[in-house]
Amino acid sequence: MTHSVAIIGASGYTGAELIRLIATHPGLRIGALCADRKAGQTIASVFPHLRHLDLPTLVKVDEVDWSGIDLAFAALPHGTSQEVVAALPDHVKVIDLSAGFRLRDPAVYEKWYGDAHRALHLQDEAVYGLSEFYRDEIKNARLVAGTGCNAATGMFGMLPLLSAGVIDPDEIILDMVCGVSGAGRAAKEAMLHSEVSEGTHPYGLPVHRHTSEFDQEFSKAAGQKVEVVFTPHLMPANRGILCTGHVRGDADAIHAALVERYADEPFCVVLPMGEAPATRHVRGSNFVHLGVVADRKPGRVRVFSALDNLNKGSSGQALQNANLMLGLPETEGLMMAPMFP
Ligand SMILES: NC(=O)C1=CN([C@@H]2O[C@H](COP(=O)(O)OP(=O)(O)OC[C@H]3O[C@@H](n4cnc5c(N)ncnc54)[C@H](OP(=O)(O)O)[C@@H]3O)[C@@H](O)[C@H]2O)C=CC1
Ligand SMILES: CC(=O)N[C@@H](CCC(=O)OP(=O)(O)O)C(=O)O
Repeated sequence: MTHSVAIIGASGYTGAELIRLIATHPGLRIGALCADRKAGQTIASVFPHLRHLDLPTLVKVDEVDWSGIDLAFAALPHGTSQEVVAALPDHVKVIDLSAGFRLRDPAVYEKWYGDAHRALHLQDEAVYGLSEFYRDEIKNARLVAGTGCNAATGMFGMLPLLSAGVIDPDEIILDMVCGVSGAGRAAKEAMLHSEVSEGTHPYGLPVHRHTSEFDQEFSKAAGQKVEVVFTPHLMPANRGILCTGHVRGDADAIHAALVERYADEPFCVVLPMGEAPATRHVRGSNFVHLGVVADRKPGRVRVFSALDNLNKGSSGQALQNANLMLGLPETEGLMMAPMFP
């Protein structure tokens, strides 16, 4: 038996990645694909790399017959997503890839996103979508809120260390480099080739909105209030995020905590002590690579994590969650090796 799924926002980057992954998933079939400006177009015209697939034409959300659809991926801007998700019929399970339902406290959402929540009545039932940390809740959820891609990258490195108490929670500095596909497909001046290529720069200053996700999840893991310093930088590459976490602790204890936490996690690979990961080694995959390198200064440690923002950072994570919600094997459709070079 296969489950029918819809992708709302199928003409965007995460939508394309979902189609690519689901196309070879044995337990899922694509029942509907939705877009806004591109409604009425074929996937072949919007994404020529997917033209070999036999797929439904893009339609507006209100044109979909939801009766045969089991699960919807909402890959939309966050405010729009809240409205669209609220209008879906109750029998449809939802994985929202946006920031719309990630922050448990609507006042915190309003503070960081500058906009009132448009689906308040659904917020309480939303489960945070970092699969490795919310697996049991996700299995029983109707609405899952996918983690931000920067947030996911930092959390894979830091959450086990905060839970194990092997780092100082008051001294966490996260520096990230992020590929431009993280900004989505819609045209933006700051994302032009001439603005992004041949250099790098920090963005989201003074405080990037994913800081709110870090504060929420890090405080929960540490059992005390945690406020991180987080700076993302745009790198001239399409995919990938690398996080360098500067922490205080004992490097061997930190490495041991990561090895122990991820021993049974198929997508989380902890490199041997002293090795650092690279975005090019996880490209196109659902894997996250983690590394620990001690500094020459005693007690100063670098914790690295690398993932593909369009895969483990959004669409791969969403598919992993869909597998959990539909009672399918968690790794189904996700075990392909990264693309290299
Ligand atoms: N890119 C990334 O790495 C990550 C993205 N996310 C989040 O996932 C979501 C999708 O991101 P991404 O794919 O990059 O975004 P894109 O900008 O590439 O795509 C957005 C999609 O939303 C559709 N859309 C926009 N407005 C409306 C509307 N009013 N009604 C219906 N559909 C609409 C667009 O349709 P059309 O093309 O027809 O206008 C398009 O299909 C965002 O919330 C993003 O923040 C989360 C983690 C990582
Ligand atoms: C390069 C770039 O602009 N990246 C995006 C991250 C994309 C993401 O995770 O966005 P949401 O939280 O909106 O889902 C950013 O930093 O805002």
